[in-house]
Amino acid sequence: MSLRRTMLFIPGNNPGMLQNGGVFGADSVILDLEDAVAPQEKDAARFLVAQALKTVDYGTSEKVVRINPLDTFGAKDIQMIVPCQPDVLLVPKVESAQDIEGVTRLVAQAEMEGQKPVQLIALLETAKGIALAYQIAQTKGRLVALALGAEDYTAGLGAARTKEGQEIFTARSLVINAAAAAGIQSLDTPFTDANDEDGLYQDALTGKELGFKGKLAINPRQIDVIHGVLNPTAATIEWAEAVVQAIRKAEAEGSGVASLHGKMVDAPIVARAEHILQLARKLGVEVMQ
Ligand SMILES: CC(=O)SCCNC(=O)CCNC(=O)[C@H](O)C(C)(C)COP(=O)(O)OP(=O)(O)OC[C@H]1O[C@@H](n2cnc3c(N)ncnc32)[C@H](O)[C@@H]1OP(=O)(O)O
Ligand SMILES: O=C([O-])CC(=O)C(=O)O
Ligand SMILES: [Mg+2]
Repeated sequence: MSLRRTMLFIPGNNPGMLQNGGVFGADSVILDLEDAVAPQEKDAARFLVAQALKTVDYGTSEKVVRINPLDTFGAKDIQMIVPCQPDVLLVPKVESAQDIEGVTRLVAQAEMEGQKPVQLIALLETAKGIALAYQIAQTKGRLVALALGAEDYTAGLGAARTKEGQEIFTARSLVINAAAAAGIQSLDTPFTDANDEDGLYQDALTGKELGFKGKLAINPRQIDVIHGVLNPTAATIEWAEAVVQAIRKAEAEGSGVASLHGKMVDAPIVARAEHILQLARKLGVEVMQ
């Protein structure tokens, strides 16, 4: 599974930001044709994003385009953008498996022969989308992740949008659970105050503790903060290695349970430790095999 700790939104009508988007070290860039772009600018933005995909070097960042929903400009977006070889399309306002299937059909028609298949991420940001999260997550084929869009979601509910986020606790958990049940990634909603670093840190930590594997971002300054939260620390890696060593020793002695400084180590603890070591390896940290 690709690492998607951070996915940086870049408004699709801003040539300067589109040009520089690759230099900030985000795991993904999301070139946005939807809500960052006013309706009268949709055509110009689509053209700019197509050009950016063809000419800008986004380095190691995965190239994602947020298209519009199919009932507005989505079909036009797919037709022009897919042949420019984005890695992923982020599909907004997804409310059913049929929404993803509809996009899948159009993407298949637009792909050129021999092109690497374009993957999809479903953005759940309506009450219905959250209610049907598991049905959506099970759409087979191109879907690699569910993301939560908390701004539209809370606006639709008529809920407040607070820094602490108690109003999105249930939605976060439903998205994480649905994605995990379907074996795909879950990605947290962006924190929209680009100047509040402490608030972002807390929000990213909450998301990580609930189980999200990555977080959307709206400003380059947010990237290091989120990576700092999601990357395993040296102490965590050390703990994970000790757990694996302890269980290997116990297994060699014919037991499935070990003790590490008095704490029980059994299968789920080992699975947690192995996830940490796997992530560390993906980040290029040398850890035990
Ligand atoms: C709810 C949703 O749908 S979220 C998704 C849609 N929203 C977006 O895409 C918004 C993207 N972000 C932005 O437009 C801006 O970061 C804002 C409006 C949030 C904040 O704007 P500002 O306060 O002006 O940004 P800031 O002062 O931090 O910008 C500093 C530099 O980073 C650049 N920058 C800011 N945001 C981005 C970005 N998302 N991508 C690339 N570059 C960016 C600016 O161009 C500026 O560059 P410069 O120094 O070369 O001039
Ligand atoms: O992509 C996102 O998560 C941001 C978004 O659209 C929303 O919160 O409504
Ligand atoms: Mg939205």
